[in-house]
Amino acid sequence: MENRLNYYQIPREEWRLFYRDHYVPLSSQELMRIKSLNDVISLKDVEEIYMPLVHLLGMRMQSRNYAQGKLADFLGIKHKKPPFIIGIAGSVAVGKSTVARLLRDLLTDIFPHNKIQQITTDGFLYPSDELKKRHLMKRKGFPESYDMKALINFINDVKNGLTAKAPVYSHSVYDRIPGKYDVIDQPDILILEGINVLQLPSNQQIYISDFFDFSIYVDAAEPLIKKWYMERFDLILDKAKDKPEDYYHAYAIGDRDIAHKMAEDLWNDVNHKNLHSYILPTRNRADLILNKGKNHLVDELYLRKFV
Ligand SMILES: Nc1ncnc2c1ncn2[C@@H]1O[C@H](COP(=O)(O)OP(=O)(O)OP(=O)(O)O)[C@@H](O)[C@H]1O
Ligand SMILES: CC(C)(CO)[C@@H](O)C(=O)NCCC(=O)O
Repeated sequence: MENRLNYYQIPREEWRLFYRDHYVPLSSQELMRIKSLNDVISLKDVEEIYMPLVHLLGMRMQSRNYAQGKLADFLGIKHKKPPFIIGIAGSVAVGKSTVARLLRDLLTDIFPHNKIQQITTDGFLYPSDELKKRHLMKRKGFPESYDMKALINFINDVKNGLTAKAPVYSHSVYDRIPGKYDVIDQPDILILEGINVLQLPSNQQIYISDFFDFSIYVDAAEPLIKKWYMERFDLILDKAKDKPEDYYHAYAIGDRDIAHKMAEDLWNDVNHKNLHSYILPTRNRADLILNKGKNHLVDELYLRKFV
């Protein structure tokens, strides 16, 4: 373990040994069940990376609840347990939603009495009509393309125990789905994933991360992220082939080289710029940086020294 300013740098070989005594390794039956829930993540990473992470999260939940109880005692009020909110940031296509879904499933498995919900901030992008009006289609994902006021109101409501609705975005529609919402109703744990979760909104004086109890930045070298973006693009095209209503249908049935060129341009002109100008600068705000290498395997982790 290397001691860097503000972070411990921990190679996977060391991380996988943490809390070894505190949990029983997963049985092959449990591993198969997790595999069926999440068919992309390597089971080796589940055991060696994500299980120790879940146990770290469990510890952090305990200490947060203890501190919250002490505050209630000080104020002489009833103990309340606000949702424990986990934020997951990182580039477009780095694998945030995949990590978020896996954590949701593992946490549900380990804390079966807790209600655990997970959403992405993609739904808080302005709808395409509004983005077009504001000339922001080429800046989709940039800070000004999100309705940050709505996102902050949403997270405020969740933290204060109110029922909150999050609009839903679809990659294949390439837009918000009108009238469709995820309802977040007093969860014990909320996992909020998105490229912007560690950013300071331009016209608001409050960080979304002020509401977080733990934050994770999923990181990788850009050539790898671009490769994953292109691979996901091919998956989206394959699914769009038989769906004329899909945004990508015309690309899916047309010349793949033209489609690939379009995706490559989108990466270079939009997502690459967004990564360097607005996403990477938030990395050092995370409690944990997960660094992925080839095949999405986590090779090292950076854990913030101070809680
Ligand atoms: N651990 C993993 N193992 C294998 N494949 C993965 C893993 N994580 C992500 N992928 C694949 O990489 C691609 C991008 O992942 P994902 O959609 O989760 O990214 P994202 O960061 O949520 O993207 P966006 O911000 O654009 O929604 C997907 O095709 C996904 O299946
Ligand atoms: C929806 C976002 C912003 C984030 O997930 C991203 O997937 C996106 O659509 N970026 C814009 C450029 C592109 O189409 O890749």
